[in-house]
Amino acid sequence: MGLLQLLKSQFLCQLIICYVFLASGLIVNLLQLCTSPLWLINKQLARRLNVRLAYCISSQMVAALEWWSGTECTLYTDPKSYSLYGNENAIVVLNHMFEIDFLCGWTFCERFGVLGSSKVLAKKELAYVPIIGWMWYFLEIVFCKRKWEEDRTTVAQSLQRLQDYPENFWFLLYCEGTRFTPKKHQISMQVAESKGLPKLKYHLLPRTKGFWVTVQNLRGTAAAVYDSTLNFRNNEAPTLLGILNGKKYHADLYVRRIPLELIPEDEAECAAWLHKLYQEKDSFQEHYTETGRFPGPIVSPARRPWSLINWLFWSCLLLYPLALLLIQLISSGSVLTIVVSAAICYAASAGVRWMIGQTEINRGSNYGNKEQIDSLRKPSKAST
Ligand SMILES: CC/C=C\C/C=C\C/C=C\C/C=C\C/C=C\C/C=C\CCC(=O)SCCNC(=O)CCNC(=O)[C@H](O)C(C)(C)COP(=O)(O)OP(=O)(O)OC[C@H]1O[C@@H](n2cnc3c(N)ncnc32)[C@H](O)[C@@H]1OP(=O)(O)O
Ligand SMILES: CCCCCCCCCCCCCCCC(=O)OC[C@@H](O)COP(=O)(O)O
Repeated sequence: MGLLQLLKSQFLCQLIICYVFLASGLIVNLLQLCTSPLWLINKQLARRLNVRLAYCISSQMVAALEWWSGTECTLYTDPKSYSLYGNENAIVVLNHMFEIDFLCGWTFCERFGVLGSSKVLAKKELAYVPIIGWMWYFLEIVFCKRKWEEDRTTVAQSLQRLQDYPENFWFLLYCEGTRFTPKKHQISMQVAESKGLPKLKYHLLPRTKGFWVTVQNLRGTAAAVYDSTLNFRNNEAPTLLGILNGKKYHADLYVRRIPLELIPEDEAECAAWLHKLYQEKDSFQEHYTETGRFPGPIVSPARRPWSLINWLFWSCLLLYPLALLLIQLISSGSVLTIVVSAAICYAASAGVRWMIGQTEINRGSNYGNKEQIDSLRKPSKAST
C-alpha cells in the first residue's frame, strides 16, 4: 500500500471529509431557506441560486469519487449524440444495481454541466435525509410514495412545475423502483411470467407508470430519453464507504439518446415500449459480462476541476475555525466541555453513518419484496 493510499484509509481523513460535508451542507441548507422570500418576487432567480447552492453540496460527493478515490468513469455513446448532452433537458433511465450508481450519474452530470439542476423521481423517505433531502426540496425534486393511487396526481403536478425551469436538467428515473437483490429479482420475474413478459437476467421488471407519467408531463420540456446502462469492471461491488476509504473503482456507462417523439403516448403502448427497452438493456449487460465492454465507441469527457475547487473552498473556510475551537477546548482544561464536545462529535459521525446507510442495499426497503404476491392475488385493476 502506497503512502497516499494509507493516508486515504485513515479514519481522521474521512472524519475531516465528513465534517466539511456536514458543516457546509447545513450552511447551504440555511442559505437555501433564506432564498424562500425571493421565490415570491423572482422565482427564476431563486431557482438559479438554488442550482448553484445545490452544486456546493452534491459536487463534494462527486469530488470524493473523482479526486479522492480516483474512480474512473468511462462513457460509451454515439459521438453525434454527445454534443447534445448538457445542452437539452432529458429523462435519464438508469439500471439500479449498485450502491453508488446515483453518484456515477452525478459525475456525468458534473462533466456535462448539469449537476446543480439534475433531478430524480425519488422515494419520499429520502426527503427527510438531512442536507441531501433538504437540498432536494429547494431543487424541486419529485418525490413519490411508491403508491400509485397517491402518486399519480402529486408526481404529475411536480413534473408540470418543471416546464419553465430556467436551466437545463436531467431527470433521473430508476424504473425498477428499488435496488436489485436476488429476492426482489426472483419475485419480479414471477410478475413478468404472470404478465407473459420475457424474463430479465440483470434487471428487475420495470415499473411502467412512473415512466409514462414522466414522459407525458415532460413532453415539450425534455427533448430525449437517455437510456443509460451502468456496470463496473472486474465484478466490483462499489460502496460509498469504499469511496471514503479511497478505493478506486472503474465504472462503464453506456448511453443511447432516444428522441422523445419516438415514445408512444398511449399508456399501454408506452409500457410495452419500456419493457422492450429493458430487454435491450439486459442484452447490453450480457454483452458486458461476456466481453468486458459495452457496444459502441468510447467518448469519455474528462473530469473538471470545479468539484475539487469547491471542496477546497469549503475546507479552508471550515477547518480553520475548527482548529481554533479545538485548541481553545484543550487549553480550557474543562472536562465537562471536552466531554460535551466529544459527545457532539460522536452524534455527528453517527448521523453521517446513518446517511451513508441510506445508500446501502442490505439496509434497503422492502419494496418489491412482497407486494407483488398481494397484487397477483388481487383481480387486475384498470391501470389508469
Ligand atoms: C450522458 C450521461 C447520461 C446519463 C447519466 C446518468 C444519470 C444522471 C442523471 C441524473 C442524476 C440525478 C440525481 C441523482 C441523485 C440521486 C438519486 C438517488 C436516489 C433516488 C432514487 C429512488 O428513490 S428510486 C425509488 C423511487 N422511484 C421509483 O419508484 C420510480 C419507478 N417507479 C414507478 O414508476 C412506479 O410505477 C410508481 C412509483 C410511480 C408507482 O408505484 P406503485 O408500486 O404504486 O405502482 P406500480 O405500477 O409500480 O405497481 C403496480 C404494478 O406493478 C406490478 N408489480 C407488482 N409487483 C411487482 C414487482 N415486484 N416488479 C414489477 N412489477 C410489479 C403489478 O402487477 C402492477 O402492474 P399493473 O400491470 O397492474 O400496472
Ligand atoms: C463527501 C462525502 C460525505 C459522505 C456523506 C454521506 C452522504 C450520504 C448521502 C445520501 C444520499 C442518499 C441517496 C440514496 C440513493 C439511493 O440509492 O436510494 C435508494 C432508492 O433508489 C431505492 O431504495 P430501496 O427501495 O431501499 O432500494
